[in-house]
Amino acid sequence: MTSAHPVPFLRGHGTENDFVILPDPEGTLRLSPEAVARLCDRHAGVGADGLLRVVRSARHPEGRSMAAEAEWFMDYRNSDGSVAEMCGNGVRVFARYLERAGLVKPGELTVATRAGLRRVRLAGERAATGSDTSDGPAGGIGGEITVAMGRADLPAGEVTVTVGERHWPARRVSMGNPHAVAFVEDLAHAGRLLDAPSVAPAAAYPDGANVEFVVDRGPRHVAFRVHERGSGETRSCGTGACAVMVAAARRDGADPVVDGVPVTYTVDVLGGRLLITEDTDGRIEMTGPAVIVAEGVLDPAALPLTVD
Ligand SMILES: N[C@@H](CCC[C@H](N)C(=O)O)C(=O)O
Repeated sequence: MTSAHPVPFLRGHGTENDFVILPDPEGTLRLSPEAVARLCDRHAGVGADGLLRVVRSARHPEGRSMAAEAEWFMDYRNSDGSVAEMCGNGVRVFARYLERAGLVKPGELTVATRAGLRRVRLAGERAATGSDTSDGPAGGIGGEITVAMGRADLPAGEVTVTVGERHWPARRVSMGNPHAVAFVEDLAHAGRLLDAPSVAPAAAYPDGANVEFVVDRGPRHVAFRVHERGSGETRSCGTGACAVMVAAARRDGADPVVDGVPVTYTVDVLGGRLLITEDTDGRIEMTGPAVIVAEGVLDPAALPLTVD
């Protein structure tokens, strides 16, 4: 049945990777790909790179098995309505929403995602942390959030990324979702990225790929642009930043597991800055901002949603 009542929503972003947030604690909303695409439409909907449905793990078929460890499941969707395993910027914004709504206390929490459990640390105010990892004016509202992103998987073998007439070798990296990381000489070389870059062999990415174009900015400091599977070019990608960091570290001859020394990279995106650290167990942490910018209600006449 279509909801007769206005459905509450919020909007937020992490380094300008923006999201519609739909609180749905009991999991009563039925979100078709078409409904998600409409909500994320920047002309006819609310507009965002993706959608974060906030649902109790116990009330979601993919979250149920994690309910004992994590009360909340992040049901992430890309702006075309497709489902993705993980969203790094999204999980920070998701945690910020939970804190703001009083659903968790500031401090530490665990979020269930399709890629598994992710431990999140909500730091105090930016002034208290003394760190400044954002370039944006509103980037630090509420302080930085650190997420334990798990380990990267780097399958052997190079792939080739193509945009128009240009080709680059790229590194395959999985952060729970698939990435192809290409080092380029100039970020402008990737062009406008209106269409998805092609990646060959296609068999390396049976479910599609997020493609990152990376340049060096200085020692352990890189910048990248990204074309996201299911969302197009975005201003940031958290899982992409982790994939880029690991690919850059290996290229630079650093492997914390082998060397016994953790490594941190500063990773710039169009929408700000993320700090990514790999520890001596190969575990990756991402630190960056997350901001809620607005809240309101969906008009059921314009944006109808199906509810149970
Ligand atoms: N922007 C996200 C990644 C979102 C999912 C991605 N488009 C995919 O399909 O894998 C991030 O911050 O990680």
